[in-house]
Amino acid sequence: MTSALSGLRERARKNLDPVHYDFFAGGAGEEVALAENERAFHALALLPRVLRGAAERDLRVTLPGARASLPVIVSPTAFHRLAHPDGELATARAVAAADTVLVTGVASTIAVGEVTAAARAVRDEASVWFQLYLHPEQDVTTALVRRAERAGCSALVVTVDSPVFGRRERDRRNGFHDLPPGLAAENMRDLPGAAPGKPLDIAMSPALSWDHLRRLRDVTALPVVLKGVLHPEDAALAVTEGVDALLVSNHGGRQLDAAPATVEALPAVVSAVAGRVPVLLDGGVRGGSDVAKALALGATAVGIGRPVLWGLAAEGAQGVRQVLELLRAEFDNVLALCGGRSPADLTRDLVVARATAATAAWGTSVGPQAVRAGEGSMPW
Ligand SMILES: Cc1cc2nc3c(=O)[nH]c(=O)nc-3n(C[C@H](O)[C@H](O)[C@H](O)COP(=O)(O)O)c2cc1C
Ligand SMILES: CCCCC(=O)C(=O)O
Repeated sequence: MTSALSGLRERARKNLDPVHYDFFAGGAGEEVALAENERAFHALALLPRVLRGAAERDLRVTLPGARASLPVIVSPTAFHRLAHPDGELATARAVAAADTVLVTGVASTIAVGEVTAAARAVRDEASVWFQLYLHPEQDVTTALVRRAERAGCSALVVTVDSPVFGRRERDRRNGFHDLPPGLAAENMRDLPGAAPGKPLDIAMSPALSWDHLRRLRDVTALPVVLKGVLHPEDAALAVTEGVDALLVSNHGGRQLDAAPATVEALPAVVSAVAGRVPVLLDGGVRGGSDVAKALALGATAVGIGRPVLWGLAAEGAQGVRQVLELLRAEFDNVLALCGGRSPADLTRDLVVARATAATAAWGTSVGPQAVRAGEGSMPW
């Protein structure tokens, strides 16, 4: 993590109630997956190409229901008003100003219609996607989808890595179970089964199956992005089921602590999908070279979770904007250093396992860990 980003995180830590800081920063279990997401990026090196004439660079990418000015979007994170009084409104303004996609979540402390309005006030064609969990009762899911459609969201992000809630030790230790008075999951109000004036609980259900996803697709024409896929067989199934994109994610290490680092799971998913739909990734992206590595391994774009929360808690909308502009500048710099003009120039042969980077550059093979440049074979 560069000092600019860790500086924002430290300022966020100072501004936040320590219990809320822990909620944002923490992961499940022993926080192995949380740490692995970042470690795995460091374990990869980029093998740059030279003299490729990359004076003019274009960072834009096309995604379902959206275009983004850089291949970095904002992943859904819960309860932004714990980070800043303006909450998701501040986030929406900053993300729209940076001209990328905001994935606003069902666990938002501002209703989705107000979030999209704040984004559109900054940029007419701002792209906002809506993240939801499938509820076992179809009428609740349908009501949430209608809310997102009315708000003008251009895709649905369905999170499927949460059949049950991860065991978050920090939250247990801190006794953090409820939002403070005055804050609520605003999108959960006035749903079928909700008591008047009281939001419904966000359900996480181990009973969900592909049938529930089919039922969702029956009630909406919005593109569907499936979030939290790690197994290549699930990726292949999802494509067969007609999803419009996949987001490789381990929920920022907050669900299955034994899950692999996302950048390590990415190549097999990309291979299973075989170019049929875009593949996105989130988890541990902290700098421009992480973005470049994920793209070289086949991601169309990456999402960031915690860095946005650090920017928001440090400085509100300004801080979120700073995080996105930092990533834009860093990614552009890395792209140029790799001799690339656009994200498409980042190909798989540019990524090598760090321990063997020198071996790869020499084109020699010494043992099972060797990766030869150009062959695209990965050591995992
Ligand atoms: C505080 C926090 C809340 C989150 N809430 C949600 C959520 O409501 N829905 C969801 O699909 N993912 C949620 N996530 C996961 C993020 O969408 C994303 O997968 C993860 O944060 C990416 O990893 P990173 O934080 O290392 O960038 C949350 C993550 C954090 C840190
Ligand atoms: C019920 C809110 C879910 C938030 C979430 O997904 C997370 O904290 O990781």
